Order: sequence, then C-alpha cells, then structure tokens
Amino acid sequence: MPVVFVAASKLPTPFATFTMHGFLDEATGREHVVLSLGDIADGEPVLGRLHSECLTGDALFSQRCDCGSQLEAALQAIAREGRGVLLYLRQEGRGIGLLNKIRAYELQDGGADTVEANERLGFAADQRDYAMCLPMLEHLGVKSLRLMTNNPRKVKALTAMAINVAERVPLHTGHNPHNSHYLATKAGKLGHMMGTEHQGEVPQA
Ligand SMILES: Nc1nc2c(ncn2[C@@H]2O[C@H](COP(=O)(O)OP(=O)(O)OP(=O)(O)O)[C@@H](O)[C@H]2O)c(=O)[nH]1
Ligand SMILES: [Zn+2]
Repeated sequence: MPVVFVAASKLPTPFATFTMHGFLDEATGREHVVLSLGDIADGEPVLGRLHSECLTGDALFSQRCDCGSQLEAALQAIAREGRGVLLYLRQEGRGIGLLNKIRAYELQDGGADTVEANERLGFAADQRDYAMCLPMLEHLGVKSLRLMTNNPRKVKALTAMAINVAERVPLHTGHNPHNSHYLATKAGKLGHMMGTEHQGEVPQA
C-alpha cells in the first residue's frame, strides 16, 4: 500500500519557518512528517536527516539518549544553510513502539544494555525500515542527500532505494553522563560512527 501525501502547511520554529508536509503510510497507518526549507527540488544534494521518533528524547527532555539534541542540531543546521529536509519517521523505539521502549528501559535500569534489552523482549536490536522515505522524497523531488547521521544503516537503506548519499555529515551532540553507556553500545554493537575518524566518509552499501 502506498505512502500518500495529505497536506502541507507552514511551521514556524525558533530556527526558521519550515514547510511541514504530512504523509500517511497506508500499510502501517503511521503518520509521517517532513520539514523542508528552501528549494530542495533543484537536483543539487540536499542537507537532510532521517529522524526516528523518540517521544522521551524529542519531547520530554530525556537524557537517556541523544535524540532531542540531534533533532535540534539538525533543524539548526538546515536553518543556517537556508535549505534542507528533515523526515520525522514514526518508528518509536527503533520500531518496537513506546510501551516496549519503556519495558526495555526497565530492563536497562536493571543492568541490560540497549541491545540486550530489546533481545530479551523478543525483538531485534533495530527493527526499523526506511522504505517509507522513498515516496516522500520522490514527492518532494529530492534525489540526493548530504545526510546528517552516525548510523551506517540509514546510508545503506537510502542507497539501496537509489537515493544518492553524496556525503555523510556526522551529528555528534547531546552527550551527557546519563547516556555515555548508551552511546558506547551504539558504537560497539550497532555500528554507529561516533568518532571523528569517519568524518565525511560515505559507507558503502
Ligand atoms: N528500543 C530502544 N530504542 C531506543 C532506545 N534509545 C533510543 N531509542 C530509539 O532509537 C531511535 C533513534 O533514532 P535516530 O535519532 O533516528 O538515530 P540513530 O538511528 O541512533 O542514528 P543517528 O542518525 O546517528 O542519530 C529512536 O526511535 C528512539 O526512540 C533504547 O534504549 N531502546
Ligand atoms: Zn531517544
């Protein structure tokens, strides 16, 4: 079932007034949002981010993760450039949903790391897929991205859908004493590129 465009409006923020595009993924019933700024359909690589929903980090100021800080940094970078796109993907908790993420946090409070907690609940470490991005980017006329991420899976997923990743832009922000173990596990078990040694490097699909 397709991902359909529903409506667009202005979204004023402290950083810029974005255009907000709403999409419905008819297969999952999930409602996804894109914030765009400037002319993104001119064929030149667009500064962009795929941001997976994290209610706790994005809206509730959680310091267990780096999500809220990354969201803000990405919007600020797009505003600075005057051009860019942020896809806000409704796949909370790496695809396991909010309540299961709270279950996973409970296990983490007892000593499990973020990957072990998912696995103990019967989930894969990362259940996300990025297929919904293609129809949204096609609708917006975006073919090439300068992707703000430390996650090589996002680069591979886009490349596999024939969206060009012209550059990977590291997004290192939001580190604090509460999430140092979480960030170390992302680097150690999920392949995230947390150091500066990979700067500008585009992982091969
Ligand atoms: N299951 C689970 N999900 C988590 C946990 N901490 C954060 N998340 C989720 O992880 C996802 C993080 O997504 P993104 O911000 O797109 O980032 P990323 O995949 O870490 O990669 P970057 O692009 O480098 O930030 C969100 O869906 C969060 O809800 C956790 O401990 N367990
Ligand atoms: Zn988070």
